[in-house]
Amino acid sequence: RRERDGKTYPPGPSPLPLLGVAHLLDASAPWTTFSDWKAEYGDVVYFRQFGQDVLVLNSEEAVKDLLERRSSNYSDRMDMAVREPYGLNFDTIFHGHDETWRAHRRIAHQGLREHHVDIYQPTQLRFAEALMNSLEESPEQYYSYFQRFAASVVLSAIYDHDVIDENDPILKSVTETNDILGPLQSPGNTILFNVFPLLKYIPTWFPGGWRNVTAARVKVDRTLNMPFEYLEKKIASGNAGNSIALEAMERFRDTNKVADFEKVVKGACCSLYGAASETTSSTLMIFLLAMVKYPDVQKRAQEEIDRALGPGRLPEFADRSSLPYIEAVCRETLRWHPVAPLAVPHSATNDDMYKDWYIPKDTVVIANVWAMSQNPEKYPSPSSFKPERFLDGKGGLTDDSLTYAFGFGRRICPGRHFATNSLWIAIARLLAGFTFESEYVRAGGVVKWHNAVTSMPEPFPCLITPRKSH
Ligand code: HEM
Repeated sequence: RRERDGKTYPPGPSPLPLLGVAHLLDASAPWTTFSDWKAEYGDVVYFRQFGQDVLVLNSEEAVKDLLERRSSNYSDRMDMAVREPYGLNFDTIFHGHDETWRAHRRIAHQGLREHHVDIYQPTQLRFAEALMNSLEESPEQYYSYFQRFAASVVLSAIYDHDVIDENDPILKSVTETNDILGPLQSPGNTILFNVFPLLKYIPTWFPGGWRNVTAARVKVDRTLNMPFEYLEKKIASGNAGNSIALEAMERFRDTNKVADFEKVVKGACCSLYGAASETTSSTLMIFLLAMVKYPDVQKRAQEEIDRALGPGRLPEFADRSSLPYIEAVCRETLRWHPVAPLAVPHSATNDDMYKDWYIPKDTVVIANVWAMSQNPEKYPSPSSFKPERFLDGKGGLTDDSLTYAFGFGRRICPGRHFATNSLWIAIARLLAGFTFESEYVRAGGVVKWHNAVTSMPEPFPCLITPRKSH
């Protein structure tokens, strides 16, 4: 418990005068530090540095209480220092809880709501087939194929853009932009940038200084505009198929309700793309690592497919309900190592009281998804990959569908239904078509973790062999 100005704040570590709590944080994986603090301080941890209040929520219960039941107060975002210089003001994910953000959410919801996303299944299947073909030709390039799969499915849904190969200009533009922005959005940096106001001026001394900022801005602008230029050409030639962008443009033009609607639609679509591609490809990397580390799980999953589908037939969406173990593998992949272990921090709009504690306006609220996913009471031996924890006694699925991996309250990921479909078809097809082995990992070789926009293993030596029966 902390007393200040006659108010009681939640417990937490004591800051040092200049460093705050930075010396205590593992900057590359702060979720592990926050999880350790759970044992020391509990589910709700508070600290303050240079005037910024920060709250870490270490349990599903605390997150539900604040980010869900009181979502009208906890759906804002903090003022991200990198937003303005890097030209990221358009992005849904950084936007405050305002009218533009609401318009973005309407666009996302319209195109990505539950069941509606089934219209994208034929495209997701087509790109899963392309993924298998590419892997068969040059399996060592698996990571770039995962990236291409993730990008292709979403570019098709948003802009009706078909990615043919790795030279696709939109794909290249986005990959380059992500490469620049990735380090800026790493969990450690995100927290530091916002918790240390002095670092607001970071772009001037960040490696590369202003040169990097200017180059990044050009790339961000190009990523924002290029897909629309393609779409406009298609519309002009009468070749534009259905897409989230086209549908939103037409709806906003007709209703005339949203000012500057073209800018809003462009921003919303580019944000969807930015949030979709790396999260999906990183999850596939985590799946791959799990498969090479847990060959028994891989074998059991393949046996389920062979048994349910018969020899030689590959999974389709219609097979999903007859493959519960595959579904459990997908869920365990999201739990074992969530790609967004701290989700995206929310921010408090007004002062609030929670239990006996005071939570000031503008407090940055970090939901520690990592602590939830590694909770040993809910998930015994949490560091082991065990899909069967999602199966009930009769072999059916439990009702734990891992929604916390996709964030909370009004800010919950609008792409989650689309994402789980993409992951399911890719994972089911990969398991049906290939065997994954890694002598390197088996012999204890170090797998490095890349913690930027998402957290994922860096590519590691892996043998990917087509299965004979497929
Ligand atoms: C495995 C895949 C994915 C994971 C794990 C994931 C996770 C998340 C998380 C944790 C958030 C932050 C939620 C919060 O603030 O509480 C988020 C936000 C968001 N996601 Fe996803 N996501 C995935 C895929 C996608 C896809 C495929 C799309 C779009 C097609 C998408 C679009 C968005 C957008 C636009 C936001 C910002 C929402 C806002 O700030 O209001 N995501 N996602």
